[in-house]
Amino acid sequence: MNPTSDVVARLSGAVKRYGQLTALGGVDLVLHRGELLAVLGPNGAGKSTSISLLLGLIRPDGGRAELFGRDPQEIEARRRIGVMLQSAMLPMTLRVGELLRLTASYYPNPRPLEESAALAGVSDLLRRPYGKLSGGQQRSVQFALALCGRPELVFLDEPTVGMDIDARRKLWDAMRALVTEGCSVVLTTHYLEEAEALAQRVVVMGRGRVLSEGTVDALRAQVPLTRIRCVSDLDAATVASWPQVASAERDGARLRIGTNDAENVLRCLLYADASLRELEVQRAGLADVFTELTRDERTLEQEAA
Ligand SMILES: Nc1ncnc2c1ncn2[C@@H]1O[C@H](COP(=O)(O)OP(=O)(O)OP(=O)(O)O)[C@@H](O)[C@H]1O
Repeated sequence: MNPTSDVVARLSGAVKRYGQLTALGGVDLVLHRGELLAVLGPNGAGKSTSISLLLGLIRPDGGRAELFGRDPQEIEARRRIGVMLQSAMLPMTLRVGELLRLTASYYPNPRPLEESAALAGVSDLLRRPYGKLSGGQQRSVQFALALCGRPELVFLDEPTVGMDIDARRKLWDAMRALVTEGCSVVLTTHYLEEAEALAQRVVVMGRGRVLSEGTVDALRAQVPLTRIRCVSDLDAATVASWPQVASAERDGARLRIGTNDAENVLRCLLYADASLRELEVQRAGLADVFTELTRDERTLEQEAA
């Protein structure tokens, strides 16, 4: 579907070791023009290491990293990207407007300052010293810096950590605007609803490997689970023994049921308990898929601990 010329960044069999620890054990990852790729995974899965390889901040011990078909350390490739990492070392005394002007000056065709500020929702902060801003405001400024050079590809490593709901929504809208412009975005996040709301494609990593990848819908289809919640006196163990029920547990007055056959379980429930109420039915979200995909990884970690 996507011709090779559409590829803006690629890891091929990327290996990265730190002493005995294999941070990445042969990772393949492709990013196409104009797509938002969410990279998910538990702590230590290798998400930041993958991004650092694509940014040329570290070199692979095996395999290859490519940015626009070039070595990521080449300046021609780096001029085409914008970056927001987990920690930013920015001069605290500079005003936001000065920071934006300075950063934009490194790029051949930057956005006008007002446009960058408006996109990132920091127009009101331009005269404030960066060091005097709140944590969430600083993140918004870092986002403005990532997009001010009109990059073709933006790396956002957990961009919405510390942001309130309003700032987070604004950043989501800005990410969508970037993608509409044709910009590619690599987003790492622990907020699964963020990936669900924004990503065209999702990569789930665990212990330095890619566990799964695909569209949100394709990943959801791997866990064809529906969640049913209701207030009922039915015994959870009895419900759990019904053939179509994957799991059933009690949460106070509520029963929580997981099933691959919601229609039949609903019929049985309503037949078995005429006084059942507050019925909710919801198909599996990315969070359920993530839990399933990383279950083995977490079990291995617990065994090793
Ligand atoms: N410079 C380093 N030296 C030694 N080990 C490292 C270094 N950088 C990363 N690691 C290890 O490599 C593994 C992958 O780390 P990485 O930061 O890529 O994970 P992550 O998926 O980004 O995690 P998080 O969600 O916590 O940010 C971890 O076990 C980490 O401790």
